[in-house]
Amino acid sequence: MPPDPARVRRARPRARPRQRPGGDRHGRARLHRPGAPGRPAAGRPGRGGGLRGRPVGGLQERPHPGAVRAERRSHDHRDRRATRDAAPGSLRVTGRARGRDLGPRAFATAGAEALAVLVRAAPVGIAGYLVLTIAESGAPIATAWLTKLVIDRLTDPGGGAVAGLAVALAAAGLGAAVLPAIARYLHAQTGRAAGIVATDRLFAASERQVGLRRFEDPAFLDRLRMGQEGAQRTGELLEGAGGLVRGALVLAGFVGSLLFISPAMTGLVLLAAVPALVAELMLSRARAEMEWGNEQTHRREFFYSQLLTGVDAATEIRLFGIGAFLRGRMMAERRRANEAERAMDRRELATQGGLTTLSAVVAGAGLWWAVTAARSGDLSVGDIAMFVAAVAGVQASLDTLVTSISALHGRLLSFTHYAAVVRAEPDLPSVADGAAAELRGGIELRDVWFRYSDDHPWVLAGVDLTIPQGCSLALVGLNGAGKSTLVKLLCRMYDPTRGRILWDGVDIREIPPQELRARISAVFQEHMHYDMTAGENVGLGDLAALDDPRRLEKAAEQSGIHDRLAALPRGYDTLLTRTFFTEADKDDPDTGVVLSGGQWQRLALARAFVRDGRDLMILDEPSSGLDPEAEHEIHARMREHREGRTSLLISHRLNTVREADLIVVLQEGRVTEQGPHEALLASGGEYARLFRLQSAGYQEAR
Ligand SMILES: Nc1ncnc2c1ncn2[C@@H]1O[C@H](COP(=O)(O)OP(=O)(O)OP(=O)(O)O)[C@@H](O)[C@H]1O
Repeated sequence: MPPDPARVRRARPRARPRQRPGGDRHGRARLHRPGAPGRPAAGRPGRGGGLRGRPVGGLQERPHPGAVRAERRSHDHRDRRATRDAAPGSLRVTGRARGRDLGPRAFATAGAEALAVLVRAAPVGIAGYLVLTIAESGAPIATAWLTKLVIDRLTDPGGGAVAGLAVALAAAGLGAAVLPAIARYLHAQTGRAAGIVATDRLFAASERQVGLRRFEDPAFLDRLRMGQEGAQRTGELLEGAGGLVRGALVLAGFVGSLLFISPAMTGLVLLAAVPALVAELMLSRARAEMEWGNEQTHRREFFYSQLLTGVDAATEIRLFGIGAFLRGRMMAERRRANEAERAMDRRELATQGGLTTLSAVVAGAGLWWAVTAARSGDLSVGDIAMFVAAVAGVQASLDTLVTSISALHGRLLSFTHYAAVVRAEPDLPSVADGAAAELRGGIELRDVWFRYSDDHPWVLAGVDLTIPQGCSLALVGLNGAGKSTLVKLLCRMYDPTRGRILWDGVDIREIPPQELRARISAVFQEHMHYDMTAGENVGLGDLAALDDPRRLEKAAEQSGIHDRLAALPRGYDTLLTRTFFTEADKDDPDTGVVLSGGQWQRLALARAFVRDGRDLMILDEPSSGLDPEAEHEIHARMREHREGRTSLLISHRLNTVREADLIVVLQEGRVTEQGPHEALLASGGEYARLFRLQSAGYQEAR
C-alpha cells in the first residue's frame, strides 16, 4: 500500500505560529500552483501584414504562473538580503546573479540539460519529429514552384500537359496538411515523456538536499517552482527547435526562389527582417526580466488568496472581520503586477506595430515592382505567383524563426532554473559510505554554537551536553531558548556553526545522514497532517510497516488512538481529509473524516512509535494538544516506552518531565542546570523557579 502522492499538512502550530519560507504556515504542499487569476497570456501577438501567410511554426508563450508560496513574516528582511550579492555557488538571486542567469553560459547549461532530458525521455520520438519537420518544410516551397509551372503552362499555348503537375501539386498539399498533424502528435508524446523525466530529476535533486537551509531560502524555492514549470514544459523546447529548423529550411528555399526572380528584392526582404529579429529578442529578454521582477508580487498575492480561500484562516478572518483588509492587500499586489505587465504590453505593441508596418511596406513595394515587370514582359504570370508566394514565404519563415527564437529563449530561461536546482550542491556536506552503529555509549554535544545565518543571533552559544545511552533526558527552557533547534542539529538538519556532535565518539558529519536518521524516531513540535489514510498516517513513520496492519495497530494502541481509527467508516483505510472530494462526495460521511488537534497529535506519536527499536526517541512537545486525562495516560505510556531507551523529551509542562533521569535547562543558548528533578528543586535555580511557578498556578486553582 504505497503512500499516495497526497497533499501534506503541517500541524497547526500551538502558541507561536512559525511561518516557513516556501510554504504557507499550515505546511500545505506548495510546489505547484495554478496560474495567477486573470493574468494575461504572455505570448507575443503575431505580426501580420503584407503578403505574409500563416507563420510556419513556433511556440505560444503561456501565462506566467506566478508564485506558489505563502509569505512569511521575516520575508521582507530576507528579500532585502536576497538583493545583496550572491556568494559563489549560492542559489540566491541577486541583481548581478540575475544578469548571469540570463547570460549565454546559463543558457548553454540549460540547453545541455534539456537535451539530456529529451534524449533520455524519447530518442526515437525526437528523431521522428525532426525528420517530419524537415519533410514538412519542403511542402510550401514545392507548392509554390508547382503553382508557378502550372500557371506558366496554362498561359503559354505551347506549354504542354499539366496533369502530372496537378497530381504533384495535390501530393504537396496533402503533405502540407498531414505532416504537421503527425509531427504534432509526436511532439505531444515526446513532451509528456520529457516532462516525466525532467520532473523526476528535479524532485530527486531537491531530495538530495541534506538539510533544511535550501528550503528556507526564498530564492531557491522560487527556482524550484520555476524549474518545475520548466520541467513540465520541456517538450516546448523541442517544438521551439523544430520551429527553428522549419523556419530556416523554408527561408533558405524561398530565398533561393526569390533570388531566381530578383536578387535586389531578396536583399530588401532580408534586410527588413534584421530589425525584427533584434527587436523580438530584446522584447523576449525584457519580458523575462519583468516576469522575474513580478515574482515577489505574485508570491504575496498568492499568500493572501490562500488565506482568503482556505479553511485554516477562515475562522479568524470572519471573527476579526479582516476579509476586506486582506482582499485589499491582495488586489494591491495584483494591480502592481498588472502595471508592470501593462508597461511591457505597451512596449511590445509599439515595437510590433512598427515591424508590421515595415513588413507591409516591403511587401507592397515588391508587388508593385513585380506587376510593373510583368507589364513590360520581364516576368511571366507564373513568376508573379512565385514572387508573391516567395515574399510571403520568406516573411512567414522569418516570423517563425523570430517566434521560435523568442519562445526558445523564454523556455530556456525557465530551464535555467531547472538546471540550477538539478545541479545545486547539497546544502550540507555528507559522506556516502558508512553506517551509524547501534548507540552504546551516548550522544555528546561539545561546545556547540549555532546561528541560522550570519545575520541571525546565536541560538546555541557553547552547549556542552551528554545524552547517555539508555537515559531519558528532558530539555526545558523558555520560548526561544533553542530547544527545537538543538533537536534539529541532532537530526542533522543543520550543522553546528562551531563545535561537534558525537555519536559514540563519531562526529555525526562522518555518518551518512540517512543512516543517522534511520536510528532516530521523533515527534516534532510542528508535526505533519498528511492528507492520506489513517493507516498511511501511521505507517509513514516506517514504510516497512505500511503493509503490516498489526504493527500499525500496535503503534496506534501505544498512542491511544487505535479505538478511534478502528471505528472510522473504513477503519485504517479511511482518508483523514476531505480535500480530495468532489461535490458529489461532499455529503458522504464515509469518504473522509476530519480529526481534532489532539487526535492528530496522537497520530504523530503513533508515527514515532511505529519506528520502534530506534536508538534515540525525540519527543518535542508531544502532548501539548492533549486533554489532561490523555496527557496523563500518554505520558505513562511514554514512560513505559522510554524504559531503558535513550530519549529526549521537550516539554513546557514540568510535571511531565519530573520523572526523567536527567533534566537539562537551556537558557540563552547554554546549559545552565542539569540533574534529576529533586536535585534541581533543591538547588533553587531556574528550574525550581519555573516548577514552583507552574505548580503554584495549579494550587491557586484548587
Ligand atoms: N528557521 C529559522 N530561521 C531563523 N531563526 C529561527 C529559525 N527557527 C528558529 N529560529 C529562531 O531560533 C530561536 C530558537 O528557536 P527554537 O524553536 O529552537 O526555540 P525553542 O526553545 O524550541 O522555543 P519554544 O519553546 O517556543 O518552542 C528563536 O529565536 C527563533 O526565532
